[in-house]
Amino acid sequence: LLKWNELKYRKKGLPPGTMGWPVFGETTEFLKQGPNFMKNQRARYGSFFKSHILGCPTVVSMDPEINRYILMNEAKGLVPGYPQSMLDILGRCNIAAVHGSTHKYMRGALLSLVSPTMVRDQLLPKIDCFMRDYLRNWGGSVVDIQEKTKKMALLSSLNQTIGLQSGPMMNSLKSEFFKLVLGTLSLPIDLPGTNYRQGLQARKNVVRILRRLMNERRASMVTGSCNDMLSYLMRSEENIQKLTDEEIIDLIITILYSGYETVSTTSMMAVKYLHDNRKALLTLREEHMKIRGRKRLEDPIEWDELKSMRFTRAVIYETSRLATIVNGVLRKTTHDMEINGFVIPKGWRIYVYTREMNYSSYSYPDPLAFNPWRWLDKNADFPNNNLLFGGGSRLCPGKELGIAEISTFLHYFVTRYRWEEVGGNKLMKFPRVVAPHGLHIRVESSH
Ligand code: HEM
Repeated sequence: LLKWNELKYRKKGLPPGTMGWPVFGETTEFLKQGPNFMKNQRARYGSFFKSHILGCPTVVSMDPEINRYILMNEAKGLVPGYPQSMLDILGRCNIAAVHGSTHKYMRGALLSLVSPTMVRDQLLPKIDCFMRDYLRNWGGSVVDIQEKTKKMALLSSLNQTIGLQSGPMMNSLKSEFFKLVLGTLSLPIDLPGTNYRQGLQARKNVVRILRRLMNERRASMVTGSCNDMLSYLMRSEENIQKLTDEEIIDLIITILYSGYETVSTTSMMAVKYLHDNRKALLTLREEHMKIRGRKRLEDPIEWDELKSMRFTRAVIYETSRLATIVNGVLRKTTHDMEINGFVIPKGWRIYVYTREMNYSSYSYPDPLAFNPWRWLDKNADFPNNNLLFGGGSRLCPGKELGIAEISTFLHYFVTRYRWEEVGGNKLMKFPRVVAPHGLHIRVESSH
C-alpha cells in the first residue's frame, strides 16, 4: 500500500518527500512526533517537501524566504487552506473563507473596529475595567492559570464585541463557544455525539443568540447608544463597508475565535516563563510599578502608558516565540503553480511552518533561553524579522488589541500578586500549547 501510494503521487515536478498510507497519509507520525517529524523530513528532503497530513496532500515549507513569498502572494492563488470543519463552523463569511474583494472589505471592517484610535478611546478603557475586576481577590488561593486565562480572553472579548458582562445570555454563549472551538479542531464526521456535530449545533445556537440581540437592538433603537463592536457594525453610517447581518455575525464569531486561544495561551505562558526567570519578572514588575506609582489606585491605564511598556511588549514577543503559540499557517493552491522550482498541483495544501524560524540561532542567539531583552535591541515590529503574527495581506489585524489585553493582564497581575507554581504541572507544546491537567499556581497578594 505504501508503495502504491508513493507511485500515485509520483508526478513530475513535485517536491521530494513521502506520502505515507492511503487516506491517513503521515498524520499519525506528524501528530505523535510533532516537530521531530518535521526536522527528520527536512534532514532527508530539504526545507520544502511533500507529505500527506490531516487528510490532504500537503507541501511543507520550512524555508523563511519561501514562507514569506507564500504569505505575500495570495493574489497569485495562494489562499487560506484551513480544514473544512473550521470553515463549516466559523461560517461562510468568516475571514479565512473569503478571498479577493470580499476579504478586502471584511478585513477593512475589522480593521476599523481595532484601529489605534479605537483601542485608545474605546477598547483600552473597557479592557482595563475588565482586567481590574477580573483579577480581584486571587490572593491566598491556588488557581489554574490556564483556566483563568481562557475565561479571561473569552469574557473580555464578549465584553468588547457585544457588551456582555454577566447574565444568562453570557452563560449560554460561554458554553456554546467552548463547544464551537472544539468542533473546529475535529474531523468533519457528522454523526451524533461527535465534536464536529456538537460544534455545528453550537454555531447554530451562537448565531441564534446574536441574531436575537441584533433584532432587539433594532427594535428598541439602542444601537446608537451602545458602543460595542456589534453596534458599530450595525450603524450603517459608520459602517462604511455596510456588511449584511450574516457577515456581521460571522465577523463577530471570527473576532471571538481568533483572539481566544492566542491571547489566553500567550498570557498563561508569560506567567510560566516569568515564574521561571526571576530577573525578567523583576524588570517587568519595575516597569509596571513605575506606572502605578504615578497614579491613584483607581486610575486606569492610559494609552501613552500602554505605549511606554517596552519591556512588557518584549516579554509578549519572547513568550510567543519561545512557546511557539502559532506553529504555522495553512494555504492552498487555486491552480497548478510553480514554487521554488517545483509544480504544486491545484488544491494541495501548503503548510507554511514557521516554528523552526523561532529557534534559529542565527536570528535568536541562544534560542532556547527566555530572553526578552533580545527584542529591545532590534526593531521588533519590522515585518521581516518574524512571522509571529503572520504576514502579507493576512497579517494579524488583532495584534495590537491582543498585546493591549495581555499587557493589561500582566499589569494587574504583577503589581498585585506574587506567585509560586504548585509542582507537577505538565505542559505540551505540540500541536497546541496546553497544560493537559491545568497549570496551578499559589497566588499571594503583594501588600
Ligand atoms: C497574541 C495574540 C495573537 C497572535 C499570536 C495571533 C496570530 C495570528 C496569525 C499568525 C495570523 C495569520 C493567520 C494566517 O495567515 O492564516 C492571524 C490572523 C488573524 N488574527 Fe490574530 N493573533 C493574535 C490575536 C488576535 C486577536 C486579539 C484578534 C481579534 C481581533 C485576532 C484576529 C485575527 C484575524 C481576524 C486574523 C485573520 C486575518 C485575515 O485573514 O485577513 N488575532 N493572527
